[in-house]
Amino acid sequence: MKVQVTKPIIHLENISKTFYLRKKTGIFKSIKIPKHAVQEVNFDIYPGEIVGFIGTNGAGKSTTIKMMTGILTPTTGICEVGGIIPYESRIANAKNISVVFGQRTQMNWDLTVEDNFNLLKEIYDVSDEQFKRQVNLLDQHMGIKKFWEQQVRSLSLGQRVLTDIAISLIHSPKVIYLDEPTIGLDIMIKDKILKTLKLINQKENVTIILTTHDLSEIELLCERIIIIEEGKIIYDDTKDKMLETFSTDSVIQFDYDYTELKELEIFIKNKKIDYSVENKTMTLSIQQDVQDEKEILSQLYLNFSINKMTVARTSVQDVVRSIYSK
Ligand SMILES: Nc1ncnc2c1ncn2[C@@H]1O[C@H](COP(=O)(O)OP(=O)(O)OP(=O)(O)O)[C@@H](O)[C@H]1O
Repeated sequence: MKVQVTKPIIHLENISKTFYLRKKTGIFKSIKIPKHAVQEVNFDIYPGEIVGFIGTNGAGKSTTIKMMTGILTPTTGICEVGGIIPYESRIANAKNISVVFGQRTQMNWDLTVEDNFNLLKEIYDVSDEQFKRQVNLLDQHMGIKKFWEQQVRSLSLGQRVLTDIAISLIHSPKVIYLDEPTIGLDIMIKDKILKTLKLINQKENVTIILTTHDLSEIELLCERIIIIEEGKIIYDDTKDKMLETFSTDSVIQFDYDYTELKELEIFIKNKKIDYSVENKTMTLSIQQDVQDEKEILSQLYLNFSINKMTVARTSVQDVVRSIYSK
């Protein structure tokens, strides 16, 4: 986070959201069970920031974003976006923001890209002059004119996502929320999308809130990372600070023998090492100031059948993974 002198564009103060689920207790009886999806969340986001808003499945990301976009009303707390309370003034808020979902399009499949742009121009009441300027700018950044006359249904997934990002910027929003924008895309187009987002952020000072399970995207794009777990913010600081804090850590990764998993876990837990297991690969996060890396490595080699071992300095992905597993 930069030292900020301007006012935040997004202000969340003690925001909570509780859903009530009905549970049948008899033929005609039911009780309401509360689900505290978001609990007393506080943060300020400043104009031009790129924030990675992450957390495991069901952590409360969508619920928080839905309150910021005005789809949901908080149970308690204050939420302001661009000085507007989103759920009280949804139309005014919509003019300030944009939402892009990697998995679904806001465009009409049967219309051409051009017709979709024209439609949104009318919906957002964009002047002819601003429309022309913005389309030219977006074409410069994203080459959208190449598919201008194509029906949306004929675009490849990558072209469709790029066009969706472009069209979401037609009314020059102050904030753009991106939900898994590069899901299912190959590395080349993913790279292009991330670079484009960075460029748009720099040129237009658009504030970007990125929600994704792909931590490499966060590493590449975001300066600040907010982690939500079980509805509560458990981390909120810059990516650099995150790495600095954990810079003494290293990550040991190896393939293990399934039959030894139990003993391996006992060994790791005794050493108080954070770890995760994915298929046949185990990842250990070593805190160099607490644990003796060399000794751990030699004991692993001596006592277990391990393969393909690598030792690396901690990346944002590893840090986040270890925060999730706590
Ligand atoms: N309308 C609803 N009614 C009841 N419970 C809900 C509702 N919407 C969300 N929840 C619950 O609130 C919690 C947070 O859900 P949310 O969709 O915000 O998580 P998320 O972090 O976006 O997860 P994911 O990464 O899986 O999309 C979950 O336990 C979810 O089941």
